[in-house]
Amino acid sequence: MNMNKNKPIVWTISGHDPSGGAGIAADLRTIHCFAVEACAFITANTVQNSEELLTINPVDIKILEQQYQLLIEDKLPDAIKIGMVATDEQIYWLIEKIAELKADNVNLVVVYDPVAAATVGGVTTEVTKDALHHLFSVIDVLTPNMTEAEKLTGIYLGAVDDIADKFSTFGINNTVIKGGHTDEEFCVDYGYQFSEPKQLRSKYSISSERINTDYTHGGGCSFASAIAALLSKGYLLRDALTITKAFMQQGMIANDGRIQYYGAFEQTELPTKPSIFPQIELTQPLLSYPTSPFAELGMKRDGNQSLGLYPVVDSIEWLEKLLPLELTIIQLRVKNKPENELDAIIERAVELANNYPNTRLFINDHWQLAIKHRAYGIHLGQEDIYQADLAKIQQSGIRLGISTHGIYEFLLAQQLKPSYLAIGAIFPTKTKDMTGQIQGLTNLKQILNISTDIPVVAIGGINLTNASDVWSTSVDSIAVVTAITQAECYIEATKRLKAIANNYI
Ligand SMILES: Cc1ncc(COP(=O)(O)OP(=O)(O)O)c(N)n1
Ligand SMILES: Cc1nc(C(=O)O)sc1CCOP(=O)(O)O
Repeated sequence: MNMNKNKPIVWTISGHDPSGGAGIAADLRTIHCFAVEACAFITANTVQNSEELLTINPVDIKILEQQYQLLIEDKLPDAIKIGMVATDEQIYWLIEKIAELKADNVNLVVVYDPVAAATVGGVTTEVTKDALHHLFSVIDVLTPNMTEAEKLTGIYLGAVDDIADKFSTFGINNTVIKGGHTDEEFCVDYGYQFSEPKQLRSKYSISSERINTDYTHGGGCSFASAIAALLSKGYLLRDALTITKAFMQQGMIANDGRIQYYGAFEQTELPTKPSIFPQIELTQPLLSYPTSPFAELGMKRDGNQSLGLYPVVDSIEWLEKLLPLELTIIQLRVKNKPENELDAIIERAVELANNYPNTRLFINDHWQLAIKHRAYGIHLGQEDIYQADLAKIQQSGIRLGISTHGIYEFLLAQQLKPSYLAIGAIFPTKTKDMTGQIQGLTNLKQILNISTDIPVVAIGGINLTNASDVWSTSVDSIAVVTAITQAECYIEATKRLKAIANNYI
């Protein structure tokens, strides 16, 4: 591996479209938009224009093999995007190569856009169903449109859940079914994830308003390439899908109103404008629906909203130690205490906090007790929002903070209009298992960019060394556990973290 490499690499394995709309050309343009290096294997030289596809001319696998042998010397992939594969021989070659690459890199992700799995523009590739099913066994993410999904599974009438179930029986654990090819006002994409060992299915849906354009040639290739580029950068699939959907929306808006000419989909740039991001559907119904935003974070006494340093502690003892240190916000996060002790703990926490009128006390998880004892606020995790009575919380006037871990969860929670949104983990942390969900400062900035006026709290691995970098992103608050609770002197650590905060708020 070349140690000087500073960008991820995506290999695209697809056909050449001489009209420039689809295939390799679209893939390269897309991957570069995400600041990812792209390498290309051309599987077939097609003869087509925007109207018709005449022939698919497979490239000899001897050439593909030579290209492979040279590229693995210095351009190993972090992700592979597969588009058109022209023959069974190519498929079996590809399966062997992917297995080799995966043996050396367990994090390698393979995205397959099953274009031409059956026919393209009336021209049939030589690929058999049998070979395709073998290919599925090395694919991590499948991105069919509705027509492809129906053809590949034989399941029709928009039964997306059944289609995803069927793909999972083929060995595909992540399927994104694109809903763009319908006449509905909104284009809904469905993401499915099947987790071992019981093949449990989780589903998410995201939607964008339909744009009136025919500049969509190569849209499917661009979609899968964007997903592969984002996965190569370490995004979770749900976040990669959210950003990809915004990227597609932005590209189509660039040609809004241009119809009756099948133009090339326009790859623009990394999406940042809040208005082009998709609507994220709740993954299950809420117990109750709040009818207005949650109470704002007014200061108890003087109405100043700034949040500053936000310690998160797990006991009354820590509250007693920290409350005298002139904090603006603090959280009691008690885990693994018997139910019968919680009432007294939360009652005591609120009683203590009431002696510090400028310190807002949030209670983690135990929303009924927080309402009962009139705490200042409640903090809920992403899963908790489906179990809590959100309408009751909102009507009680208590403030609500919600945890999020990435752009997908952030947009979902933002729609509920809570009092604040937390985003984490910014850096690796030993306090909680956040494997695969480390945001880094780049994601944090991206999320702040699309946030509304709801305050944003950053959490996870933040300490005296990196706090300034986090504040520089213009977050409203920084939440910390061990930077205070495991400091040599918690008073000194709190003072220094507060001093850093004061430079920015
Ligand atoms: C400010 C803040 N942000 C995030 C969390 C984490 O909350 P949650 O996702 O509910 O996870 P647990 O705390 O239950 O592990 C938090 N507590 N505070
Ligand atoms: C409790 C918690 N929630 C997180 C999230 O990302 O939701 S990260 C985290 C741990 C924060 O602890 P420390 O400051 O010691 O890293």
